This record gives sequence, structure tokens and C-alpha cells, in this order.
Amino acid sequence: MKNRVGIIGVGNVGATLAFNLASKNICNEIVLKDLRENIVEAMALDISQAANAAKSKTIVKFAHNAEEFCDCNVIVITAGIPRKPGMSRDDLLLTNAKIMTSVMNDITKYNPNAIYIIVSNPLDAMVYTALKAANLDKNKVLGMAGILDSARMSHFIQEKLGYAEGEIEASVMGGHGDDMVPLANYSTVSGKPLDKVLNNDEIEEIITKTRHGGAQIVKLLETGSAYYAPAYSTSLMVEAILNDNKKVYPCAVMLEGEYGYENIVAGVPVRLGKNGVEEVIELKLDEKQNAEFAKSIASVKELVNTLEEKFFA
Ligand SMILES: NC(=O)C1=CN([C@@H]2O[C@H](COP(=O)(O)OP(=O)(O)OC[C@H]3O[C@@H](n4cnc5c(N)ncnc54)[C@H](O)[C@@H]3O)[C@@H](O)[C@H]2O)C=CC1
Ligand SMILES: O=C([O-])CC(=O)C(=O)O
Repeated sequence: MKNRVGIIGVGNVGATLAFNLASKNICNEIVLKDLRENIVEAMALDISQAANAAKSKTIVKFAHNAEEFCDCNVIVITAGIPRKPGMSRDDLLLTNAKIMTSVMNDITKYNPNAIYIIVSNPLDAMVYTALKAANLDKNKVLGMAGILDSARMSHFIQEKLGYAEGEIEASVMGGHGDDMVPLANYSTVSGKPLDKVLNNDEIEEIITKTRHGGAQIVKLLETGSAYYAPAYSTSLMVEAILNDNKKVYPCAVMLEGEYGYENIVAGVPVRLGKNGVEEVIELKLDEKQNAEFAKSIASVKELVNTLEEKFFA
């Protein structure tokens, strides 16, 4: 059977992801879809030519309509607007909920077996929206943010230490907002616990930088938000699902009792495979982390309440 990855929204994140997947040679086909027909055609040509340069066997196509965007194993949705300096991700809520709903309504019927990876922001609320729009099983719809936030934490640890590049395991859970929950005690440097190599103040500084890592890039870019690290992080999820490799990554999923929460989406470690979310891993959190996770969940809940009142009602 052919492995086919669909990407809908081929702007900064979507195009970078397509380039990354095509040059890695991990799927037979990538199909791109965007409102901007000329851009998507140009990206399909350019990325297909890159794949040929890389001697990759991946074919890159674009879809003129929803019917052609079909039979995908994995679909990544980045359609939506990014924030600009001075905005929070939450400011994108109603605009992107409208886009997410119309995208899901358009494409789900042509993709009965797909696993959906949501990237559009505000991430957790968009996973909730996608699930609600499509009425799919919760294991089939998940969001990318935790791998990115963990990579940022790892970057800031490396920056602080001045060494250990490639040897840092960092772990972040919770919603993809300013109150995400970086987990210092589940983070290591060359196998050593983080608190053995950095003191409390240094760890707090890294946690603060991680929480504001997205905004830092938005402020510098001026026109939009980060895309290389988001795209690479998404490619790891696509690869885990296509290869059924059962890797554990932090992803945004609908909680149904895990960590004591119901009917709310947040980032938690999950095992990924061909069925999407195959297991939610319940880490043991200390009192402070439990309180921080509760605060992060409350922020997502506030967005979901706004959606229920102003969008779904
Ligand atoms: N979850 C995460 O960690 C991250 C999330 N994001 C989010 O991802 C989204 C995309 O970001 P960028 O790629 O930088 O934005 P972008 O503006 O470069 O690309 C968005 C693309 O979506 C397309 N689009 C809009 N409505 C559409 C529709 N109905 N159907 C098909 N295509 C449609 C636009 O034409 C555009 O090409 C934003 O909401 C951003 O906040 C970005 C980075 C990280
Ligand atoms: O900051 C943003 O708006 C985009 C994003 O989610 C990130 O880079 O973490």
C-alpha cells in the first residue's frame, strides 16, 4: 500500500514540512493543498525538484480540490493565520476555528483512514475543534507542540551550559501556551538529571525562556511565527505514524480520564503508531507540577468555553 501524506496549508510550516518529508524519503507521495493555488503549485514543483536532487523517491503533487486530496494515511493541517508581534496565540482562536472546521468538513470524507496532525494555533483548542467538526475517534486526531517546546527547552539548556548539543532530553507537557509545563525532573543532560548540572535559578530561567520561545521568534520575525523547528517536530510525528515505530512523544490529545481530566485537550506523552495515539503515558507529577498542569488545563478550558459559546452554539 502506498504511504500518502497530505498537507493542508502550505505556508511557512506546511512548505517546510513538505520539503523535510520529501528529502527524507519516508513516504511515496505528498499531496499539498492551500487556498493559494499558484503558491501550492509552485511549492509542489520546487519540492518535487528538491526530492529529485536528494534522490528521494517521494512524489510531490498538489490537489486542485478536496476530491484530489484523498486516501491519505496521515494529514497535517497547518491552515490558519499565524500571530504577529503583540498577539497571543489565543487571539487566533475564532479565525482559525472557522478555517479548521471548514477544512475538516471538506477533507474527512475522502480520507477515511487518515490520522490527523493539527498544527494551527491555538493548538489545543484547534485539536478540540477538529475533533468536534469531524466526529472522529480521539486516537486519530492529535496536535503538534510538545516536541517543539521540548526542543526549545533543550536548546536553552545547551545555550546555558555551552555544551551537550545532541545529548539533551527535555520534556514539556500541558497546553501550548504561556503556561505550558516544562518538566525539569524528566529532563537530562547526557543521562544526568537536569538538577545535577544546573541550579534552581538556572532551571527557572530555562523554564521561562521555553514558555516564551515562540513569542521570542514572533517578535524578531515581525511578519509571522517560527517554522523550521515546528516543521521538523511535525515530521517526527508523521514518521512515527507511517513507520508504526511506537515512539513516545509529547502530543496534544483529548484526555478521557488520564491525569484526572475529561473532555479537554492538552499535551501529554503518547505512544505513536499506525493507529495514531496508541497509548497515553501517565507520568508521576509532583505537587507543583500538578498545580501547573491544572493551570494550563484551565487556560485551554477557557478557550474551549469561548468556542462553545461563540462558535459552536
Ligand atoms: N503548534 C505549533 O507548535 C505551531 C503552530 N503554528 C501555527 O500554524 C499555523 C500556520 O503557520 P504558518 O505556516 O507560519 O502560517 P502561513 O501564513 O505561512 O501559512 C498558512 C497557510 O494556510 C493557508 N490557508 C488558510 N486557510 C486555508 C484553508 N481554508 N484551506 C487551505 N489552506 C488555507 C494560507 O493560504 C497559508 O498558505 C498558524 O496558525 C500558526 O500559529 C506555527 C508554528 C508552531
Ligand atoms: O509562537 C507562535 O505563534 C507559533 C508557535 O506556536 C510556536 O512557535 O511555538
